[in-house]
Amino acid sequence: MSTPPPDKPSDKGGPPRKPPEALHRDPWFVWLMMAVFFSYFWLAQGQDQQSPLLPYSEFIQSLESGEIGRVEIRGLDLSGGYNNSDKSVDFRTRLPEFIGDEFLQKLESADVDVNVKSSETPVWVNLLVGFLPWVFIIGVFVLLSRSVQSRMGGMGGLGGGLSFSNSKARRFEKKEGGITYDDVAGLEGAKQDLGDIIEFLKNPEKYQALGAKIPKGILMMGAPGTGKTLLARATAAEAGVPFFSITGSEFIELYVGVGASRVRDMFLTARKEAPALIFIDEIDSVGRIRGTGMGGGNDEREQTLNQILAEMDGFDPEDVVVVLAATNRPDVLDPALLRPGRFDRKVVLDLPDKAARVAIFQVHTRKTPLASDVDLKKLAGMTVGFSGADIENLVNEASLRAAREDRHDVTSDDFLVAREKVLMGDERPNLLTSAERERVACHEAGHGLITFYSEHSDPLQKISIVPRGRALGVTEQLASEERHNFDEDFLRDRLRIFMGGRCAEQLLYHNCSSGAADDLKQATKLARQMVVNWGMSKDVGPMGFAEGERHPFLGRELTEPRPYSEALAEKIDEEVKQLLLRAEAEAMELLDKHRQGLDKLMAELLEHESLGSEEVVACLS
Ligand SMILES: Nc1ncnc2c1ncn2[C@@H]1O[C@H](COP(=O)(O)OP(=O)(O)OP(=O)(O)O)[C@@H](O)[C@H]1O
Ligand SMILES: [Zn+2]
Repeated sequence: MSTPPPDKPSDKGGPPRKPPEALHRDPWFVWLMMAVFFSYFWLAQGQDQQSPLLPYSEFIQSLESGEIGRVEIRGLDLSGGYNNSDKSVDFRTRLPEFIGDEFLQKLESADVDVNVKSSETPVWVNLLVGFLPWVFIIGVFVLLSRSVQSRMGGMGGLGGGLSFSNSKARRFEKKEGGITYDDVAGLEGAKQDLGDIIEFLKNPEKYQALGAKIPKGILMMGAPGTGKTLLARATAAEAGVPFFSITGSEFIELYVGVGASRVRDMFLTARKEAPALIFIDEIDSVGRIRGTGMGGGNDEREQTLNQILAEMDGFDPEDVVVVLAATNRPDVLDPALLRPGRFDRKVVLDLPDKAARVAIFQVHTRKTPLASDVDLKKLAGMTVGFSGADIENLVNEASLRAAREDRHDVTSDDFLVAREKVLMGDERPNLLTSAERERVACHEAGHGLITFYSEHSDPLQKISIVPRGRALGVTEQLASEERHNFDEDFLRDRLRIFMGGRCAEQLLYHNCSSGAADDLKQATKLARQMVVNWGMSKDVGPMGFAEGERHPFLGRELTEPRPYSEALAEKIDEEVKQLLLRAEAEAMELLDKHRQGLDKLMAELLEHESLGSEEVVACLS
């Protein structure tokens, strides 16, 4: 039962698994081992192969001319200890013994099966057949040990030079129909900032002739899903240079030293292929402040970071290689990374504003057949706080819904349903008992009625008692533009709306339920900000502290130890409480005054489950 939507889901997925390192690195070696394996079988089989049975006369002839090496005689009781007829007899060494008339007669009269090898298997074949399994076993051993070695540093493997395939970086070439700046919507400022880099990569001589120094490293900072990776790829494509991409966490492996060697490899290859662009995603996973324990005192991580720094310092002015790095935690980065000559240029990717959201919708609906009732501007107005990735996800959800219902275009309704799904999760229609459902209706009607009568708040958009995700019901307001500044009237209205649900329950049931937990949490937080950050309490006065302040684009709180006295702390707590009590009293008064409206709204909700703004207006006026 919350008024503002909960956190949006993110679309992060892990990197796909890669084949084992050594196989990656030594394809020729693997082929060789396979060749050994198959030739062994071929030879072994050839050795076993026997020539067809010979007619007796030919047998004798071959015997006399010495062509026959081994003869297998089955079914013949040979005197002289050779009655085990399944054994083959070496006629060359035992010839005098057997070649006598007696034997030949026996052979002639008996019903024998003479299996003849027309000549002895060459010695080298015998040797090879004995030897090949060992070659194979040793080969597998070498392969395994190289795999471990390469993970332990990649250097010093058997005959292995530094090769780029040792690194995990992926390479993307510019290709027709690939990503360009047209696919990156909004982010105009960021695109402009990168314009220089594109020019430089395209035409390095121009800059070098003028002795102009182009930044080697650019740090892209922005919340998840704001298009950092997208922008990096598009930049490489626009410049028409090879793009080497690696994720910070991929540098770090089990064995110390691997990360550093990967960094070395990647820079080496990029320099060879210069002009080139290197992209290091999630650089915070290697680039955290060193020696603070923030990264768990990880030696491997620090070595990797040091290697990155060393590589960037070692750039020749002739090296036309630019390193783009992305992070959504710039606050944890080691200051050494940000020093001049390293990532000294910063590009901030903000969450998109309304115009940018319209543009992102346009990019992602290029191939979507839209019904005539779809208004992308209106959708952009309803997606305040969405990132580019969220919008992409929303468009996809809407298309999926249309496909499920076998329609050929995507309607406005698909988008609205998809939006709720992206914001709050799937509907859970049979979650509540009927008593719970009534209580939720009462609670949401309370939020709705207060919103309706609050002139300073954003207009009511929708009330629903269909449980979704974690929310049992929802009262939505519509702010089509993001607010960057909040006045006191707006904030007080907001506190009152938070209280509305709980107060309605108190009015109708004379007690409250656990359903208001989230409302109370949010209201308390807001009231505290009003007192601590914004000087909105007379008693505390015009003082502001960093407590509870959010990072400008990360939405993360910047906390610091309390910079005020114990006495002031108590006063702040008291003031926060007073603000909340006042909001509660006002909400109660308003609900009491419009008690009939509340009952009506609740009944309507129970009947229709969800009401749009017009229906609420019709019900209450
Ligand atoms: N400005 C934008 N224009 C068009 N599409 C966008 C934009 N921003 C994000 N997207 C879409 O969202 C997807 C995810 O974005 P991307 O991976 O670049 O974000 P990111 O900032 O790198 O996220 P993360 O920090 O999670 O790695 C992109 O593939 C793209 O389709
Ligand atoms: Zn509520």
